[in-house]
This record gives sequence, C-alpha cells and structure tokens, in this order.
Amino acid sequence: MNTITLADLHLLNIQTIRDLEANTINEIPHANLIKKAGKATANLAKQLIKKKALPALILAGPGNNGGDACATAAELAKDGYSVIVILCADPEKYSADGKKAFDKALSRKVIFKNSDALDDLLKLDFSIIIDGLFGIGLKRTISGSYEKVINGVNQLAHKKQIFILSIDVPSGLNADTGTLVTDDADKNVAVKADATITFIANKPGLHTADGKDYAGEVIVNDLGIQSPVTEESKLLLNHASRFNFQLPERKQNSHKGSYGEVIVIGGDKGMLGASVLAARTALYSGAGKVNVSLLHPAIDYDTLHPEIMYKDAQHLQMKEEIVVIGPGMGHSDIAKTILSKALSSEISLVIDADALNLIAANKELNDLLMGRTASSILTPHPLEAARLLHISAKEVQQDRCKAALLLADKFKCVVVLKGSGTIITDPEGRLRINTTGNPGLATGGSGDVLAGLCGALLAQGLNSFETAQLAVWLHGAAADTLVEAGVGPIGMIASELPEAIRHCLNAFVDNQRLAN
Ligand SMILES: NC(=O)C1=CN([C@@H]2O[C@H](COP(=O)(O)OP(=O)(O)OC[C@H]3O[C@@H](n4cnc5c(N)ncnc54)[C@H](O)[C@@H]3O)[C@@H](O)[C@H]2O)[C@H](O)CC1
Ligand SMILES: [K+]
Repeated sequence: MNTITLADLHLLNIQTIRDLEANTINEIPHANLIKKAGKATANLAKQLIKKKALPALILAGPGNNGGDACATAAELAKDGYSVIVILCADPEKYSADGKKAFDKALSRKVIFKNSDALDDLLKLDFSIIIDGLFGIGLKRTISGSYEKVINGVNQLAHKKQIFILSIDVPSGLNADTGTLVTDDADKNVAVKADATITFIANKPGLHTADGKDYAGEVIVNDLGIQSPVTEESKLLLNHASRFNFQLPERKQNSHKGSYGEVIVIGGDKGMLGASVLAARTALYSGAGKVNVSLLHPAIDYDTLHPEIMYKDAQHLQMKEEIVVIGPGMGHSDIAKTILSKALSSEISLVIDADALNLIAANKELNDLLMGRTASSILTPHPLEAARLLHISAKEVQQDRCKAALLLADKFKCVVVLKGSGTIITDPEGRLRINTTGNPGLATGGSGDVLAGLCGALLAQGLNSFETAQLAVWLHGAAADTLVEAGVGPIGMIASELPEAIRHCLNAFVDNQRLAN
C-alpha cells in the first residue's frame, strides 16, 4: 500500500488531457506520442501474452487511438509476434504520426484485414485482443461495422478466455463520466476490457459508473508528459496510502469519553435494523459510546451488542454527540420534527437515507440544511441524490462527478455519492473517486453501515472530508477482504461488514504508524 504515488491517483478530464497534448506537440514538434503509446502498449502486452505462438488480434479505429493500435502492432511485429489487425479506418486519413505507424506495421508484415473478415477471424484463437478502436475522441453511438466488431470480440474473448487490453479507454466508454457513449439506452456497445493502459494521466470515467466494469485494471503511462499534481489537486482517486491525516493516538491513559459519542436516530416501524446496523458499526469502528434512538421504540436492548444504549428520540439533547440521522427513519411527522431539531443544532451530523428524502421533499428542512453552520456529511445513493437535486437518477448517473459537486455546492456539505466508484466531494470542489469495494456491497444495510462508520470517525476527531474519505475507503476495503475470504460477493450481508471494518481500520492505523 506504500508504493502508490500521488501521480498514480491524479485524475484529469478529457479537456485537460487535450490541452496537455496540444502544449506538448507545440513545444516538441516531433514528440510522436503515437509511437510512445504503441511502445508502452506493446511492452505491457508482451507481459500479458502467455501463448506467443498464437497471433495477437488488434482493432484499429479511425482516429489517433487507431494510430496507437498500428504503432502497437508494429512494435509487437518487430519482436517476432504475429499480429492481425482489423482495420476499421482509411489509413490515408490518419494523422501524420498515425500514418507513419500504419506504414511501419505494414512493412513489418502485420496482416491487415477489414471488418468483412470478422466472421472468419472470430473462428480463430488469439494470444490477446488489443482494442484501439476509439479513445477520448468518441462522439456518437457506436453502430454498423464498429458495433459488430466490438460485440464479436467481446463474445470471442468471453468464450475463449482471451485477455482484452484497451488502449487509453475501452472503446465505447466516456472517459469523463464512466457512462457508455450512446443515445439509445438499450444499446450497450463497448469493449469489455480486462485491463486498460491509459495515457498522460488517469481518467475519472475509468473508475466510476460503468467504468470499473469496462476498463478492468487501469495502468497509467504518462508518455513523458508531466501533469503537475500536489496534495491540493482537486481530482484524485481515494486511496488510504495517501491520507495525510490520522486518528488520535489511543493512549494508555484514556477512557471511553476520549473517543466520542455517537447517537443513531432512525428506525421507524419495520425498519429498526437499519439504525441498529449503523450503531453496531459505530461501536466496531471505535466510537467511545454509542446510542440508538428509535422512532418506533419496540426494542430498548440489543442482545447481541448490549454495549449499545437506547435513548428516547423525542428527548435528545443533541449538544455534544455526533448524530447519524436517517437510517430507517420513515416519513412521519415525528421524523420531521426530530430532523428539524438535528438540523438546527450545532453538532456534526451524518445525514443518510430517509433524512435525505425528507429534506428533498420539505422546503423548511431543505433551508435548515442550507443554513447550517456546523458540519454535515450527506451520504445519498443516486436516487436520493436525484431527489435532492430535483433531477432524475439517470441524470445523476450520467455524470456522477458533476452531481456530487452540485450537491456539495448546493448544501455546502461534504457529499458521499454512493455506487460503483463512490464519489466524495466538498464545497471547495475537491473530489475523490474511491478505489475499494465490490458488488458484494450491493445489499440492503450496507449504506447504514457506512453511515455508522462515518459517525464513529467524526466522534474520534476527524473532520468531515477526512471522515468521508477514510470511511468510504474502509467500507470498500472491508468488503474486499470478505470477498478474498470467500464471503461474497454473492450473499455477503451488511452484518458481516462491521468486524471486517474493525480489522481494516486497525491495519490502516498500524500501516500509518509503520510508514511514519
Ligand atoms: N491526447 C493524448 O493523450 C494522446 C492521444 N493519443 C490517442 O489518441 C486518442 C484520441 O484520438 P482522436 O483522434 O482524437 O480520437 P479517437 O481515436 O478516439 O477517435 C476519433 C475518431 O473517431 C470518429 N468517431 C467518433 N465517434 C464515432 C462513432 N460513434 N462512430 C464512428 N466514428 C466515430 C471521429 O470522427 C474521429 O475520426 C486517445 O484516446 C489516445 O488513444 C495519442 O496517441 C497519445 C496521446
Ligand atoms: K480504445
């Protein structure tokens, strides 16, 4: 975990990459980035290829991504690999460097076919499939022969277990948003890569929304172009090895009051479990004291965790504790009254689930949240985020980074937009995309666990943005350790997370101590 550099975590959007590329070409007229990209891709492919006797299949599209593909073919051929390229382009229309790469590949006996040969090629076996159809220049829905080629190689790779390496971006994916470039919701045309070698810098769309499913493992090669990155850089991947904050030391001479107090408010009829899960997690993640206040007080004792105290929701002081509000809270008038009291208080809040829905539906609560001076962390899933922004969940998912930034700006809060590649933002526009987690977390209650974890970290003295970063990372890391142990992704349940979170949290603290 200590080998990750800040540069590895730096994310750039397409426009910034284009600007950097243009500056480089202006300053170094013969930079030949395509040649460099081809070399880097071929070097990686050589490490990935297990059966050198089989040919490599390379897809080359009409833009510079296709140029990179031809340069890769030329490099592999130089080292004795047999290479077949499906050329979906007129090479006469390539850029000068792209044409040079094509000519070089041709001179090195690379076999070029067009998409008419697809059906015959799909009967063969290959050492690797390298996707250079489209990169950051893809504009419209992929159709016609491009669509046939993509669907064909996806199926072939799946059937024959052939590794797919995408160049720069899996063809079909938007590198900014992680959505598929399509105007037809029923059409999912994109290369499903096992790995992506991406150039100049890492890109947000490879890590959120559909990005993780299509890009696979992401390898960054800067092609010698420096993109300055500092701790202040706004767009980064969220990784614990780069956190520059610490939990307070656990001194021998300390007591439960040293580690803060959390109250979880929620649990209307039929939904008590949500609050109990959040409270249990707060306990397992180090809060000194943990309370539950249920709106439907059907229980006042947790037989599994008798450490948890139960308090009457309607008579809470809300003076010093950290309040996690919303899990299973429902929409009753009492819920609104208690939420209004919490929003009017001077204490730090974690606002989740039904509390978010109530705020979205009620102007008074909305205004109270907007007017808060104490800190709040909002933890919406896409539908809750959509309600708060008064747009559709689809619009949120179309650009998750933008939606999270809008929310943080609107409410002047730290926002955790959950989902694949959870996004953490703050009102200053800092944005982190999380790197841990797996589909095992797509299960009821895992959001309650995250809310409870946030509460415990706030109680131990981290600020809201630090809390959100560490909580999201730990939550995903815990799920990853469970999957490694065979507990999921299928059938992983939220109740299994708190113990795994405790393990990951202690390991995180130990690693930080060793690193310092
Ligand atoms: N900028 C860099 O960091 C470097 C970029 N390299 C590689 O180049 C691509 C970007 O190249 P560009 O030519 O701008 O775009 P594409 O290759 O992605 O494709 C554009 C090409 O495709 C046509 N097109 C767009 N959409 C469609 C569609 N739906 N159907 C058919 N045709 C479409 C469009 O008109 C263009 O002709 C980048 O990703 C890198 O791989 C460098 O080589 C390294 C540095
Ligand atoms: K590509």
